[in-house]
Amino acid sequence: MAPTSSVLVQPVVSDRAATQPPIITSAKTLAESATLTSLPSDYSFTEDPYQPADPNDPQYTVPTIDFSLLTSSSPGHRSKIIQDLRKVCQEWGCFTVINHGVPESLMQAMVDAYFKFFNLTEEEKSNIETNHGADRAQMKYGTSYNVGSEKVRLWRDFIKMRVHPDFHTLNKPEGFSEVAMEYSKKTREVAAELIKAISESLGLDENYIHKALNLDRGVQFLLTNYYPPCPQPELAMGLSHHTDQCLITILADNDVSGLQVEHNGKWVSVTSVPKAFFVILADQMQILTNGKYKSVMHQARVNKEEERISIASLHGPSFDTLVSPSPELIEREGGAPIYRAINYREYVDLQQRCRMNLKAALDEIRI
Ligand SMILES: O=C(O)CCC(=O)C(=O)O
Ligand SMILES: [Fe+2]
Repeated sequence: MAPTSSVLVQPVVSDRAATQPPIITSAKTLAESATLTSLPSDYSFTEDPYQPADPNDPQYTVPTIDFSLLTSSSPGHRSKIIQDLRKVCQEWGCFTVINHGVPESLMQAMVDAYFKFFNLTEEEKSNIETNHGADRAQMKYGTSYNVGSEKVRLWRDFIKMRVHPDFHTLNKPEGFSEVAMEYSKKTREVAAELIKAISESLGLDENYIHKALNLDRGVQFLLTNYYPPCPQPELAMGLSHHTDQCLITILADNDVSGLQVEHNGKWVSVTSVPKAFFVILADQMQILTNGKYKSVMHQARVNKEEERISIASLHGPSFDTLVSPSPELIEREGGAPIYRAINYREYVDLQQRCRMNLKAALDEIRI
């Protein structure tokens, strides 16, 4: 039976002016409420498509890519790592990246800045001012996807902002913008290098994906999730199962684990590796490669003791790019396109509609 709660969840404060954004009941506020002893019933999650993998079974060991070998001056190193990348992208669609060159101090400063943001009052967070005024389309603070329409809530709060090609940022907390700008730039560089290697691993020119998807004007978001400690983590969900809509996601966290990825029909729990990034291939990669490389299904679980922050740097094509399975790849590998071409902006809208119903947007464009 679903647990009951002594906390009344009020999603919206109704006496605010219509022009003001509503103040949400964040997962953080709920978690900090003195009367909370069990999970409120509307956070109790039953929708989980896979069973956990056996952590001692070697087939479920998450792969690692040593980034420094990609930029190594030895051609032997590079071709070996590109072969590994090909296998990992086909079989897993995700991997840990070590030795990526982004300073640990910058990663820590970004995590700290986001903690400061989530520690602002609910009123301050709901009234976030950006460097572009109240342009809320580029910036969103929230909790579940859509509190009004969802049957079950997620045990997380989030802040999402677009940082490329135009840079949107928060005016609070102090110093946030400088760190976010540098962090966005550095993760973009890591993504660009990985995308080159991925192009090569497909037997294409190293600039193929960059050009085909107009990555000079590519859309990058920073989506940061805050998962408070949860009284009954086994019943709750931090972020329900999904694939990412973009091309590639570079994920960092505060060294607290919580991510699970699907592999061979089981959930594999990813152990957070200090200083490393975790890379997730996303839907545009699966479309472009005609299903050869995998947009991996993943979700985030929560725990009882520790708060967790994950920072997802989402790298996608420019909004006006028409993405389709690569004709060059299909010519080489044979077969027919399995996805119809779709404009990236249209895909983002489609994915948002599908996500509310826990459906996969990729299935909607399958021929
Ligand atoms: O919290 C995590 O580890 C995963 C975050 C995620 O999947 C996302 O923000 O899309
Ligand atoms: Fe994700």
